[in-house]
Amino acid sequence: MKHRIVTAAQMKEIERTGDAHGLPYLQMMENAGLAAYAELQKQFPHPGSLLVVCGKGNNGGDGFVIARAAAKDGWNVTALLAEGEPKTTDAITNFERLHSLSVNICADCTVLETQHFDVVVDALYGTGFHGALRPSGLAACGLMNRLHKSGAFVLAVDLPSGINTDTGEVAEGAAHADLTVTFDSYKPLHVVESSAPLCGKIVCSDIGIRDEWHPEF
Ligand SMILES: NC(=O)C1=CN([C@@H]2O[C@H](COP(=O)(O)OP(=O)(O)OC[C@H]3O[C@@H](n4cnc5c(N)ncnc54)[C@H](OP(=O)(O)O)[C@@H]3O)[C@@H](O)[C@H]2O)[C@@H](O)CC1
Ligand SMILES: [K+]
Repeated sequence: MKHRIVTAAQMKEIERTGDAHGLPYLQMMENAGLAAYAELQKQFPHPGSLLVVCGKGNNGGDGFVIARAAAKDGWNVTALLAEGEPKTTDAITNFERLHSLSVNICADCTVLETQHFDVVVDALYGTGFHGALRPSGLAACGLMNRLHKSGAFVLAVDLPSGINTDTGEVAEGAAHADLTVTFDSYKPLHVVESSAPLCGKIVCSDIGIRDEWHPEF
């Protein structure tokens, strides 16, 4: 896998090319979630308590994949629907795949404030984030940052929530991570001075899109 830095729009184009070569979007989401979970397992080889904070887009979909993989491995998993139920097709599919598993689904941040989690997965917003955090996003990022301060390890899916992918502009109240697992290519926010420190360690994982499929930009 080559070292590349691409914008959010270029990443969408890369994913479109992957799909056109027979790698469905749903499979890319599966690969992304499992790649992030594999990095989590490197830090935590034994199951513990896990909070997965999910948004309603595909970043949240990656979070549902992680929740499923962790629950199957014996983690005590809570999935927070921070923005309500998922809205994209692939995220809905992965949310539905949780139903047969023992995952605590929660829609209210406030009840989680006093609970202990070894690990928090930030799957609230990824490359689709723009602008400022709205109240529900602020509340969810606030919860993650408080859990982080009280000792939880925070893994950000693709990028910490509340950062503009292309400019690295950090919204007031954005999430802070210990580890960020991005997919296929780095994005500008991972290297820009304003946002890179919020990412912690950054790992770029392969999600199955071959180098030769990548368009020239
Ligand atoms: N495509 C693929 O194949 C793959 C994609 N992958 C994953 O998908 C991610 C991109 O997914 P995405 O494009 O669905 O956007 P995402 O980051 O979930 O955010 C959109 C949501 O955020 C919301 N929102 C935005 N700004 C907001 C604000 N200020 N305040 C509040 N809400 C705000 C926006 O809401 P809206 O503005 O529409 O109301 C919408 O609901 C990418 O980072 C990677 O993790 C991987 O699975 C690999 C395969
Ligand atoms: K995220």
